[in-house]
Amino acid sequence: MQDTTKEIRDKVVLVGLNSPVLKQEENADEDTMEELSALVETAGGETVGIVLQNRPSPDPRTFIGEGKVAEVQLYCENTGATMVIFDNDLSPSQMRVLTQLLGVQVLDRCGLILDIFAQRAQTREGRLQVELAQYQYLLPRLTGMWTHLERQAGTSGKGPIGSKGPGETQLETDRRHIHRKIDKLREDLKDVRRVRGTQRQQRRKNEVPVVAIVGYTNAGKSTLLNHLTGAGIPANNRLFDTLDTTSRLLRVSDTLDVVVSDTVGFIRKLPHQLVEAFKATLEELEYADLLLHVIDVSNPEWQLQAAVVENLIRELGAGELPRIDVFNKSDRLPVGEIMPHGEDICAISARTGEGIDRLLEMIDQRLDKGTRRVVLHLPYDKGSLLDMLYREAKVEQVEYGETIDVTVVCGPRTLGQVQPFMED
Ligand SMILES: Nc1nc2c(ncn2[C@@H]2O[C@H](COP(=O)(O)OP(=O)(O)OP(=O)(O)O)[C@@H](O)[C@H]2O)c(=O)[nH]1
Ligand SMILES: [Mg+2]
Repeated sequence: MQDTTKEIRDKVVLVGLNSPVLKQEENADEDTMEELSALVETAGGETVGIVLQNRPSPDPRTFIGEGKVAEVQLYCENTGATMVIFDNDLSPSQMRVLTQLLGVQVLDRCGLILDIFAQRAQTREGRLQVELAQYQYLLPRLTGMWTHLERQAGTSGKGPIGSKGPGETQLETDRRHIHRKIDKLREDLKDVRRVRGTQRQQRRKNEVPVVAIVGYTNAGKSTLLNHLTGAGIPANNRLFDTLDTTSRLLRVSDTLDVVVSDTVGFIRKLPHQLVEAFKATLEELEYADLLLHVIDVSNPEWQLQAAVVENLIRELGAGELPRIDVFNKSDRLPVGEIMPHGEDICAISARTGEGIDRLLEMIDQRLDKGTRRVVLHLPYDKGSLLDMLYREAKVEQVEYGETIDVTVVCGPRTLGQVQPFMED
């Protein structure tokens, strides 16, 4: 959709608000501002200043209060900044007011992340997903984003946003247009996904277990996949380097081959439109037999980052899956530092390869434990489970007697669903 790449190369002033009435995850602090600055860099911009404000409560109209707005405006003039990005979420009306008062483009973290995704999406599905998220984000902000629409229509209306608002009728037309666009995008996405669903079913039939690598952005997911499989995926020191899921076959041991998938990284305050839009890509998670949660243990914020990932995993319906916590970048820890340890924890360095052998052993154990040949006695009213087994596992024999007796080879996830009908 809109290409805001040009704008984000600008000099940027970052603004964050800390207030006791905001929830912890909505507040800004030095760490979140640093992360925001890294996001600006990923987007190709340059941070020229950071303003962190403490306030008892956000101002409903200007968020940071008129006095602070004047200060930020002066800051922009002095530094030549052409864009101000807020770490906190702004309401559509706050964004409009601030754009007017500051006289430069105003974005919030969500908007910035959406822009980055728009720049970096490669596959057709990725692009469709980002476009869908952008339109959903755009809808309530329509007046403020007017120039984008104009540009998109090819009339190249440049100039400060909000300086020339469209008439109400024009707005209505735009809204209808966007609703139609959203419907169309959903349809297109459905088509793309149908193909992937078929591929996945094929994999299920062959009983190749799926291992999904998840984790905070920049934790080292792609580096790990590269190390494991020689996948050769770009792995750069910037946020959201990977947007598309890449899968590779990995020989874990003589008897076990798995498919390993790299996935898009998570971040705090991930725009919910993006979570929605990317749910399908992240479907890989739901269908995985094992998750590798990669944690950058050299980051002082790793605990908070891990919690963000945990929450998103749950939100995506993958909270119950078997999981190994992979503590990565152990080479960066000071000698003598104690690593977290436990049964489902593995410390590695994806860069030096340290600990990878043990990780492979753990993967082997976890998956091997799961894949078994079992005999089930399904009551006739549970006949639908048989369909599921045909879809997701390898059915070897079916006999119809008092119950439906099925001999089947299946992985841990499938096994969980048919456990009550298993023969001892
Ligand atoms: N020192 C050290 N650096 C690492 C290690 N693993 C990854 N890195 C570096 O960390 C940066 C990010 O690695 P990626 O593999 O791109 O991280 P990612 O999780 O795929 O990141 P996104 O795709 O952006 O979400 C790169 O500069 C890697 O070289 C490690 O074990 N040790
Ligand atoms: Mg990556």
